[in-house]
Amino acid sequence: MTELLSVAQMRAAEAEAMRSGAATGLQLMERAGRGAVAAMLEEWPDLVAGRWRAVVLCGPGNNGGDGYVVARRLADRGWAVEVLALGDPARLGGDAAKMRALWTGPVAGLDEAGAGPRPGLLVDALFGTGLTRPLPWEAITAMRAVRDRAAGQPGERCRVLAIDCPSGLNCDTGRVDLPPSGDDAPEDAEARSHSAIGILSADLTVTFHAPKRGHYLEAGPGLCQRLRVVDIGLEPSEAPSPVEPPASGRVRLVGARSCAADLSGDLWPGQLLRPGAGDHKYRRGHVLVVSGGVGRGGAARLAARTALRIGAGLVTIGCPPAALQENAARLDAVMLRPLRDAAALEALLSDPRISGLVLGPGAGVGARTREMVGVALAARRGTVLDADALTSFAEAPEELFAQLHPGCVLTPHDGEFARLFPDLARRDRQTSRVDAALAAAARAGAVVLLKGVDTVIASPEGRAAVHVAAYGRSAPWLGTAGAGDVLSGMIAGLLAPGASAPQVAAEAAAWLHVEAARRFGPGLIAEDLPEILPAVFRDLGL
Ligand SMILES: NC(=O)C1=CN([C@@H]2O[C@H](COP(=O)(O)OP(=O)(O)OC[C@H]3O[C@@H](n4cnc5c(N)ncnc54)[C@H](O)[C@@H]3O)[C@@H](O)[C@H]2O)[C@@H](O)CC1
Ligand SMILES: Nc1ncnc2c1ncn2[C@@H]1O[C@H](COP(=O)(O)OP(=O)(O)O)[C@@H](O)[C@H]1O
Ligand SMILES: [K+]
Repeated sequence: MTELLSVAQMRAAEAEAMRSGAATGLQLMERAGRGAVAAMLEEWPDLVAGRWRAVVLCGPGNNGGDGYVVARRLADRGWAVEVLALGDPARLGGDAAKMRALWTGPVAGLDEAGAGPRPGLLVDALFGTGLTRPLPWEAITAMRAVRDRAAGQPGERCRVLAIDCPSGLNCDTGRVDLPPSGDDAPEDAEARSHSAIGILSADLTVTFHAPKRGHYLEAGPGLCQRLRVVDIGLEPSEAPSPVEPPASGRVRLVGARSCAADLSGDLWPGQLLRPGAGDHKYRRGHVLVVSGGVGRGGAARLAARTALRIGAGLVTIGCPPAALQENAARLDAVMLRPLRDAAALEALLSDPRISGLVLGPGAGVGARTREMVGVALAARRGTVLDADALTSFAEAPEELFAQLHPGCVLTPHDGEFARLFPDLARRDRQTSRVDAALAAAARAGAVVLLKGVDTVIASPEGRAAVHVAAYGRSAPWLGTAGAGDVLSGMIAGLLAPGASAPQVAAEAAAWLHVEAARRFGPGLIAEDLPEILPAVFRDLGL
């Protein structure tokens, strides 16, 4: 699978290539600019023939250096190229200065961005991975001025190519750090952010060597729109194996696109799903889902049915005696046991064959759930804690952390995360969702799956993975009641046979969850997710 690099890791890869003599900085910059042009023409073949007009906005660092290479290469193809620089190009240093010197055309200031005919292409080479301060308003104003050249004119709008990243995107966090104000900035902060993000969005982003974390987190996918990675001849890092937890300090991208040809029934995630030829139901694990009371059992039933569909050999729902009748009317293959209180759960867990537990969906917030969680954790089975099992500890999260063990997976959404880890939810400028989930996992002593379009899975040992429902894997239909309950059933069903590390089970579940939603498509409700899993498995060749 693909690795998502931090900015520091990318810099280290570049420095290593230069140190070992594999390439000079100037060679890397030339390959970056050349690769960006080639990728852009592959993406938009209608631009291959003809002499188009491009506006290239060049910044004060190496991203600007890449921009001068792009400008030269486009001019060599016969394009009309306008170069506009932020700051004084005479103050460029190092390789960027050398690339500036190789550009023989004129260089104007950003204040001229609004003048001139409509370009077919706007190249954003203002800032890349080196931006550590808020983006200057003059960058936003210039981007808007070039886009506005097309306003009211017939023909296609101007396409935007971002070099390495749309300027302003923090490549570690995926957030955009906007300046507090500007002469022509809207007064209201939210309107300012909304309008700036619209102006900064690219149609195509070309990055180098490997994708960065910010391309996949938070605002990243929306800003980049389409992402292409160009090889610039740096040493590839060894691809992390999807069936082993990733190494500490490395972040892998979970998903079909990232493991392309490997994605088959024989490999990931097939190995986690295919029963052995001689397996009987007890070898495939027994999941117990602890349900809420009368009229509150739907969430547990969704989790239970999903655990069965994903491959657990047996699944039981334990519910308060008063809810037995209602559950019995709704269940067939899923078994049912009365569960009056924590003592009853303890008795049920004396059966060592119960190997996976789900607590939280529809459980109710309060002392009863806290006691149940305590008993469940003492039994040290593969355990998924979701929803009310998390919220029940909002007043005293340390009480929960003290009881957790390495076989647990917590599946908070952002709201639940903030209840358990309020300090980590208030992230500073440089702290990403990955950093926050890693810190949470370390504090909790359990795997934390932080849900969202960009789902982060982090382990206490410092291992992290990201699954993103974007870039051709979007699944907006998953924003539906009960989708989270289904995810907890998926994880428990994968954990129950005891063969997968919690981190690996959680990653595979995150992928299958989105895959199922995409396979079903519009109109999806949570009940559809377990029912479409067999089709997903057939597609995998299982
Ligand atoms: N790291 C690598 O391996 C490679 C990097 N390359 C390019 O180099 C880029 C990184 O270059 P840099 O580290 O020079 O950084 P950038 O060019 O992204 O931007 C940093 C520059 O902007 C200035 N700056 C930062 N915030 C500012 C603000 N608010 N207002 C005005 N100026 C500000 C900094 O002083 C610095 O000069 C990458 O994004 C990529 O485009 C490529 O040439 C290929 C190889
Ligand atoms: N727009 C979206 N794209 C992809 N996944 C989404 C989207 N909206 C929600 N999800 C996923 O759906 C699930 C919702 O879980 P949760 O918020 O716990 O809902 P519920 O409590 O109703 O089950 C999470 O796994 C989340 O990642
Ligand atoms: K850029």
